[in-house]
This record gives sequence, C-alpha cells and structure tokens, in this order.
Amino acid sequence: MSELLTVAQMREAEALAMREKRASGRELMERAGAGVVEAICGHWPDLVPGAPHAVVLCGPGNNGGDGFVVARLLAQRGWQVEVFFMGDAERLSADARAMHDEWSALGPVKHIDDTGTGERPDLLVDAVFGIGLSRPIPAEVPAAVAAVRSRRGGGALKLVAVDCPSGFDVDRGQYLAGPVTSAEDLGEWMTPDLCVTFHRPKPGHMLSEGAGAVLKVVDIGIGTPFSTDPAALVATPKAPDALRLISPDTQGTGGWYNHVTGLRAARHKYERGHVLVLAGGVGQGGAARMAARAALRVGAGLVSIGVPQAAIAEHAAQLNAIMLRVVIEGHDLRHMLEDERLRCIVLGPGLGMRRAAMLVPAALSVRRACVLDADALTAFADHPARLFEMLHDRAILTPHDGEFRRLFPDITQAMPETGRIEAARAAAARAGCTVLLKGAATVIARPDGCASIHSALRERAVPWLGTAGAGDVLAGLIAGLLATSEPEALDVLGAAELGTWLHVEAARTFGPGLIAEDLPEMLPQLFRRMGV
Ligand SMILES: NC(=O)C1=CN([C@@H]2O[C@H](COP(=O)(O)OP(=O)(O)OC[C@H]3O[C@@H](n4cnc5c(N)ncnc54)[C@H](O)[C@@H]3O)[C@@H](O)[C@H]2O)[C@@H](O)CC1
Ligand SMILES: Nc1ncnc2c1ncn2[C@@H]1O[C@H](COP(=O)(O)OP(=O)(O)O)[C@@H](O)[C@H]1O
Ligand SMILES: [K+]
Repeated sequence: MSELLTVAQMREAEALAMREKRASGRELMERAGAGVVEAICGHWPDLVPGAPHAVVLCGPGNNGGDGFVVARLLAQRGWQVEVFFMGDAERLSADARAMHDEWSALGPVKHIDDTGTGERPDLLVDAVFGIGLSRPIPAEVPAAVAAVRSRRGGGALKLVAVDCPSGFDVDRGQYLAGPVTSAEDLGEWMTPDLCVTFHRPKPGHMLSEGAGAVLKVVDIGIGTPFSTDPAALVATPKAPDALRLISPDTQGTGGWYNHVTGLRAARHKYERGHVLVLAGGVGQGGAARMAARAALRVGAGLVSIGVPQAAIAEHAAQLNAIMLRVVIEGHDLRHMLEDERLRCIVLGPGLGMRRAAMLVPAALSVRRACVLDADALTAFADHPARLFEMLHDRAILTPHDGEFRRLFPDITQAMPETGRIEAARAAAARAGCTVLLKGAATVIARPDGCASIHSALRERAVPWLGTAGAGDVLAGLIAGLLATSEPEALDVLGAAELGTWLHVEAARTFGPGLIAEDLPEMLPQLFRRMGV
C-alpha cells in the first residue's frame, strides 16, 4: 500500500524538498535524468554493449530539461545521440537552460520539425511534456514521433517516456485530445514501451497502460521513496482526499491478514462472523452460491444463503458447509437481522429485480455491513435516489461500468472530463457509502473522498479474470472480510481493498483457464504463501 501523488501533490513534495534544502532543482533534474538512463540500461541490457543510437525529443519545460540530461548521460556512455527541441532556449527555466547548455557543448540541438531524416534509432526518448501540460498537445509532437517512427533502416525503436508520455494526463489516466489530434491517435503514437516516473507513481500511471507498457518509479531523493510495504495498509491514516495504491507484495501479508481478521485469536464460528447471501428464484442460484463460497473461504465462520421456498431443493443438492434459510419477504429478513451475530449481508448476485426491490430496504433498515452488487443496484436504476436515502456507512456498492452508469448517469457522462477516480468519489459522496468501481483498474472511494486504486495492469494483468461470476466472488470476499473483522481493525474501505487484492492474487495464482468457481479454491494456497 502506498500513496499515489497527484500532479499538485508531486509539485508540493518537490517544492518542500527544495525549501528544506534536501536538493536544488538542478540536482533533482540531474537525478531524474540519471534515473531514466539507469532504467533504460536496466530494462534493455542487450542495447548497452553496442553503440546504440538514441533520438531525444525535448520540450519547453523542465521535462525537456530532464531530456537534455538523458541525452548527455547517454552520449557519455558511448551512445550516438540526436537531440530535437521544441521551444525557445531563451525561455527555458534556469535549470533546464543549464542542462540545454551542457548538452550543447556535446552536440547540436535541432528543431523538432526536422526529425524525419536519418536512420531509425534504437531508442526514442519523449521528454517533450511531463506533468506540466495544461493545454492540448501541439500537433508537432505526435508528428515528430511519427516521423522518427517512419525512418528506415537502423534499430528497432523503443519508445521511452520521461515522467509520462507527452499529452497524457497523469491525474486522470487518459490522453488529452487536442484540436487536431484525437486521444486514440495520440495513444497510438505516444504510448511508450517504458515510462520512467519520479518519486511516486501518479494516479494515471496506475489507471491505464496507455501511460506505458512498463512503468519504473525512480527515487530522486525528495522524501520517503515509493514502498509496497503491506504493513502500511493498517498503519497509514486514511485522510480524506488521500489516494492509495493497493499493491502489497504477498510476502509478509500473512501477519497483516491475521491482524485485520483476528484469525490467530481463539474464536468460535459465530465470533468469526456470519454472512447471509440472499439468492433469487429457481435456476438462478449459482451466483449466490459462488459469493457464499468466497465468503466462507476468506474467513467467515458461518455462511447462509437466503432463498425462496421453491429454490431450497436446488441449493440443497449443491451445498454442504453453507446453510440454507428460507427468506421470502422483507419481514423474514428483518426477523433474521435481529440476530446480531449475522454480521454481513450480500444482495445482488442472481437475486432478481423484484426480490431485490423488496429485500434491499429490509437489509438496509439496520446499520449492518451490506454488500450491494448486480441486481441490487440495477433494481434502483429508475429511482437511484430511493437507494441513496437508505444507504449508510457500513454499506458498499460494487458496480461494474454498466451498473455504475445506471445509478449515476450524470457522473458517468462527466467521466471523460473528471476521470474514474473523481467519478467514484462523487458517487460515494452522493450514495453516502463506499463505492467500488470494477475494472482492470478498480477504484474504491469513501464518501469523505479517501480513495484507493487497485491496478491489475502490466505485471499484475489478469485478463482471464473477466469471466462470468468473477464479480459475485468479489462481493463474497468483501462480505466475508467484513464479517470476520472488527470495524476498528478493518473498515469497509479496507475490506474492499483487501478483497480486491485477494481476488486478483487468486486469479494470478490460478492463471489462464480460470473460471469463477476456481477463485475461492485458490485462497488456501494463497494464504499459505502469505504465511497466514
Ligand atoms: N525540479 C523540478 O521541478 C523537477 C521537475 N522534473 C521534470 O519537470 C517536469 C515538469 O516540468 P514543467 O512544470 O516545466 O512542465 P513540463 O515540462 O511538463 O511542460 C510544461 C511546459 O510547457 C508549456 N506548455 C504546456 N502546455 C503547452 C502547450 N500545449 N503548448 C506549448 N507549451 C505548453 C508550459 O508553459 C511549460 O513551460 C516533470 O514532468 C519532470 O519531468 C524532474 O526533473 C524532477 C525535478
Ligand atoms: N481484464 C481484467 N483484469 C482484471 N480484472 C478484471 C478484468 N476484467 C474483469 N475483471 C474483474 O472481474 C470482475 C467482473 O465482475 P462483473 O463485471 O460484476 O462480472 P459478473 O457479473 O459476471 O460477476 C470484477 O471484479 C472486475 O474487476
Ligand atoms: K514526457
């Protein structure tokens, strides 16, 4: 678990480091350029022994300054380096100007419109714009990249972005369309093979592989470096507006799991929590059974499925450890909820619209942990405000994009402008509960603005998790964690973070060929690996 920094927060961190005299702007720029060169040589060791050829594109801001450092350091390592510049050297910042001048002692600075001639390089470095781009990118930039790409002969051309690809919005995780360039075209030309960012990843790096097929984070000495220490999940205060990355390594996470679930304390089944999953009619029970199985495997002491009378036989034929209760109407559910040992309710998977409309109000009539997914969300598509009135801070909504759009049409419409993180935050604030917006990059937000990203991208990519029923399992995992932990040890956001991480780890452990039923069965193996 680590803090992600927005552009504004990154600028504050830099300014603070300079105020406290931990480094000057020029030293930071030198370290940034050196970090990029280290990352390049580390990532493509085969390039190093030859006399590789690099083209470096430098822009008018400090990102361009980093580019001049990269050019100089590569040349000093024996690379053949061409530098193209967009801007006016007279208007560079003092730091970038110094780096421009140092490079100029080694080689020429050519105009960015003249990149078309010469052999194709081994490496193209995009240091045109970094985190400071606030206007649409000028058309010369993708044109210059395209011109270098279309050179003939020479090397295989790997594209490296300094800090971020030019034109990429690192707060929102998307390319900014310009008047003459669509976001898709920009992504096609500018998406790098390697992106090297500084100090901490920015949210956009973790939301989209458009920021780079590979991401490296380089420490430039401006504060606590990027860490994936799982203990920080519990230790880090969850300040409003904080944005965290869920990325603990499995190593050491066992202690953390034991801590938040209280697993090592002597506990009987009711103390470990009872989860109730409500199911729909005959033939629709598979989703509820998968959610229930996940809740049981992740640590709930007891799991029941609440079914209409007619569905008893179907479920009974398939279940052993999971119990069955007849729940016909809201009244039956209210009666069950009088038992305080029932710690969490799951509504949605396979529930059916009519049952959802009847049972959700009953479930939310007490302030009990409650996971609402699938039909429990769609049932309120026509009147989302009715659902929001009933929600409370122990509830969580787990929509995929379609369900999110049905409940929050206006927030979805604004998403191209605001991005997914702000959309999830706005939804949580409106709903008055935690909202988990699913996807390869999952965003979880609390009503006070505290949010987390889980990025199943790059080395954590699990495309095979997009399989029918995977979402039902996630709902069950979160419910099981909510039931087995005390709210002080693991709040709703924390349970959603841990559940999402376990979900993806289970998929990674199984690998391709996964079907949703496999996910809960991966947990014992995963827990053993974690040292639980
Ligand atoms: N001391 C520092 O400030 C450090 C900065 N670093 C680098 O500096 C970058 C940020 O630098 P900047 O804030 O200068 O921003 P950028 O270099 O990302 O670009 C902004 C510059 O381009 C101009 N600009 C923005 N949009 C434009 C457009 N559409 N057309 C023409 N010009 C446009 C701005 O006026 C500004 O001069 C980071 O991404 C990072 O690469 C690193 O060296 C680490 C240290
Ligand atoms: N490409 C992907 N990478 C990682 N996770 C994915 C990917 N596609 C889907 N998922 C995850 O799989 C689950 C799918 O849930 P959902 O859309 O509700 O499906 P279902 O209703 O079939 O269960 C979500 O947790 C989502 O985050
Ligand atoms: K860049």
